[in-house]
Amino acid sequence: MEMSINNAKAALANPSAQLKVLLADPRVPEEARQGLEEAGLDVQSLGESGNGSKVEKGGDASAGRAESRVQVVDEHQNFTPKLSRYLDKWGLLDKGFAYDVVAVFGSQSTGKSTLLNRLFGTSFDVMDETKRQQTTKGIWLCPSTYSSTLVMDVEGTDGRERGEDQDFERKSALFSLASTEVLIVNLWEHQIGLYQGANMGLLKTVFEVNLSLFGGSAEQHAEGLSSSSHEKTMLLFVIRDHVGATPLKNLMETLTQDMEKIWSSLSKPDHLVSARLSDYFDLSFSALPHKILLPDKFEEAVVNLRKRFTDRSRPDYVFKPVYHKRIPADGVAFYMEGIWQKVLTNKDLDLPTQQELLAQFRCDEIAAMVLEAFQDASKGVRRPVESGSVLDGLGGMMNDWRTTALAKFDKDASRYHQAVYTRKRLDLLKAIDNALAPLFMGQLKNVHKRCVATFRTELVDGLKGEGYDFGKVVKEIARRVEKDFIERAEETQLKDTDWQFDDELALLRDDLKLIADQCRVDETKKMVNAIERSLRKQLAEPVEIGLAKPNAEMWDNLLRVFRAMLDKSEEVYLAKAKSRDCPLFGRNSKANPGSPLGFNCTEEENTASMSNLRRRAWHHFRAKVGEQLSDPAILAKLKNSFEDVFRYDAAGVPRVWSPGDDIDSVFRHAKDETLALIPLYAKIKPKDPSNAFTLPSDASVDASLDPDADFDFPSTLIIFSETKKLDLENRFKRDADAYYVEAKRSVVSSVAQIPVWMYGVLVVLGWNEAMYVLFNPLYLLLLVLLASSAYVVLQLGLVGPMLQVSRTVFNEVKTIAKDRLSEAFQDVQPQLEKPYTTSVGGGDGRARHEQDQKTGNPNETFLEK
Ligand SMILES: Nc1nc2c(ncn2[C@@H]2O[C@H](COP(=O)(O)OP(=O)(O)OP(=O)(O)O)[C@@H](O)[C@H]2O)c(=O)[nH]1
Repeated sequence: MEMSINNAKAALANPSAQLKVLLADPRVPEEARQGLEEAGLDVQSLGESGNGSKVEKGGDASAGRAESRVQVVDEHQNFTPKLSRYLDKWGLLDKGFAYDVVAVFGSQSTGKSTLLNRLFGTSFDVMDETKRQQTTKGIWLCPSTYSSTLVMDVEGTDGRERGEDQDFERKSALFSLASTEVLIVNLWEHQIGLYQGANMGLLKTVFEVNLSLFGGSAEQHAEGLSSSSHEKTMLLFVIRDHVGATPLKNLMETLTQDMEKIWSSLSKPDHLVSARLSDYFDLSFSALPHKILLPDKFEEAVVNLRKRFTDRSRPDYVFKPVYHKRIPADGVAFYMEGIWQKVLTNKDLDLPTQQELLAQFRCDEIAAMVLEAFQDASKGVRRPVESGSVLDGLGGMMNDWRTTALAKFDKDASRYHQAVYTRKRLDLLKAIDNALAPLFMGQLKNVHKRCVATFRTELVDGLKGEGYDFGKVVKEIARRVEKDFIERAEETQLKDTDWQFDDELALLRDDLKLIADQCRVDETKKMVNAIERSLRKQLAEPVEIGLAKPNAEMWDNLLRVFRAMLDKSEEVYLAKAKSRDCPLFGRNSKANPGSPLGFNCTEEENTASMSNLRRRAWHHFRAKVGEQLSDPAILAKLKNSFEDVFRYDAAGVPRVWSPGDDIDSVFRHAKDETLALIPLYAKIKPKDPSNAFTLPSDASVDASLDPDADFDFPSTLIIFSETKKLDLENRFKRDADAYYVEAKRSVVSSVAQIPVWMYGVLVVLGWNEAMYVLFNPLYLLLLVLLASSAYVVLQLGLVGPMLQVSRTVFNEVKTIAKDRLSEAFQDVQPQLEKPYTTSVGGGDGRARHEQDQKTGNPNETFLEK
């Protein structure tokens, strides 16, 4: 431990180059320097050598020196454009208000630069003793080595170089007062009490200038807006070569009296007549021993005086907040230049206006920079939003960009004129919100699109299968989709904005309703179709039965059944179509309060659907009737009806015609009764008119629901036209005639049957043969066998197969016999041909044969055949 301390001390005694550079940095805090001083390091000498400042004139003006100071205003009264760059280099730009400005005033060659160099470690040029001429020209600025202080060295007054020209003196006074907190008035002890020598003329100028700068206008004064109580400057009189014969206290009194005298001698504007010197200036005094005669004491006093500039804990610390000109460091360059331009053009220099101008300029600059960063950050999401994507967490991102931008603006701009800052902040906020609003709107649009698509898809899925409740499905999906939309919109909506999404939500609701309505129409159609199918099935049997038993009330019964089924179907439809109030659609609230949520159709839709249902039901009824009364069916029905009367008696027993029966009258009766059915079937006409069925007029039918809109109801009641009736009558009559003829034949055949005595003859003649078979065991056995086989065959139902087998065997035998016969004939043919060819007597048989073919010889033809 001991060793490390010793090593550290050795390092401090012989500091490295890096340490020197570090200590040359004006940003090194005072505490750190004090710590080093306490550790035995000569910080002052290090600082001076570190930043290249040389107290003495001459030597080479090193690059370090050149870099550590800047001539703000040159001898030709031009303002430097490099000030901002220098401030940046000195690390002061981001200091905000944490910096101070001190300037020195005094006659030429009175050791001002020397004093500043010793006090602040600056590197201002000092006079070359051998030449004794003006050194500082214009106004110079250099950072203090010991704190964040800008030190201003102003060209000395009373210089022989400017002679009687007091112009620059006034201008530099204006310039210095507008920006400094402490104005060091440098004067020799022996000058005190002398008007010219003590720079009293200069001080008068300072006071006058001060009044014009900070006195405010008469109006402001009247309104109590004068800034005199705030804009104060410290005048620090540094009495050089103080021998000590006259105590400092006395010198202070003399100087104070002189100041008061000068102040009262000023010709003040009316509203400032009563203004006191202390309203604008605090006076402070310090004395320094002779530098050449008492160098040690001089140095000691300088170190002491320096503490008044660096040690905030001291009661005589000079940089009191009240003196600060409230110009943020990053605005100093712009501000000083503005001041100097005003000074040059001899225009009224109104400091508050200057501060406001500066604030406007800087706030605009900061806002532009902040906006640029904001645009860069938000650039990445613009394209996806424009291309229709819904971005997760967009609201959070937008909020972050906005907060970051505002925080940056607040940090840099809040130091400027408050009214300007507040105004510019609002402008910035507006610009940011305007830039973000399209993202918000884009996101809403995309969410809307997505919600509509989701609603459509989920609705289609929800309506698949059986047993769903349309209203419930729609309501549930709509609720989910709307919730999603609202959540997204709220997430994207920024606080403290007037952004709303009510219109977009209403638009979404409209779109959902439109889709649901369309779906409802489709679903209603589906429901009507289902009811219609069921009705068609139910109708089939009653119509068949009803038409099979024709009677005078046939149509009444059929129409009553039809009516009852239709009413039931309509009930089913209405139970689903009407429903309680559905929140999505908000209508039909009175309908069926107890029923489950359904399609919630409108009255018009219900009327149209039911009319359509009735028409379709009728269509099916009529089609079924048509099918049951088609030509073959009606003829069969007529035939049955005729048979019922003609072939069966009143008790339903089949008739067996005997020669004595009155076939003709029964036939006539049956025919007339059957023919009477044709007009009954020909038209749907109930006996009781109250059972008649009618359909609504065509005008009330929705054509979109009914593709068969132009059908003519009365024509559907006609089943057989007059021609058709005649045709049916004729066709029936032919059938009936056939029955009549058949009946007549049956009488004849029953008359022509075998007489009974014939059976007696058969018994008598066949008695012996029968006995022979019965009493011959062989024949009897054969008979029994044949009878048993026949019984078994009959019992097993093998008669058919056996007949089939017999037939097949017979056919087979026949085919084989045929083949054998044709083969036999083929064998016989050569033998027959032989005598034929020889009979020609050695001639060419073949030629003969061909000739015979031509002449058509019958023998040949026979043979070939
Ligand atoms: N007697 C005396 N001479 C001093 C003192 N301080 C500086 N000098 C000398 O006074 C001369 C002028 O010093 P500068 O510091 O250049 O004076 P200045 O007021 O800055 O001069 P300009 O910049 O030309 O106005 C130099 O030769 C210094 O050595 C001092 O405290 N007492």
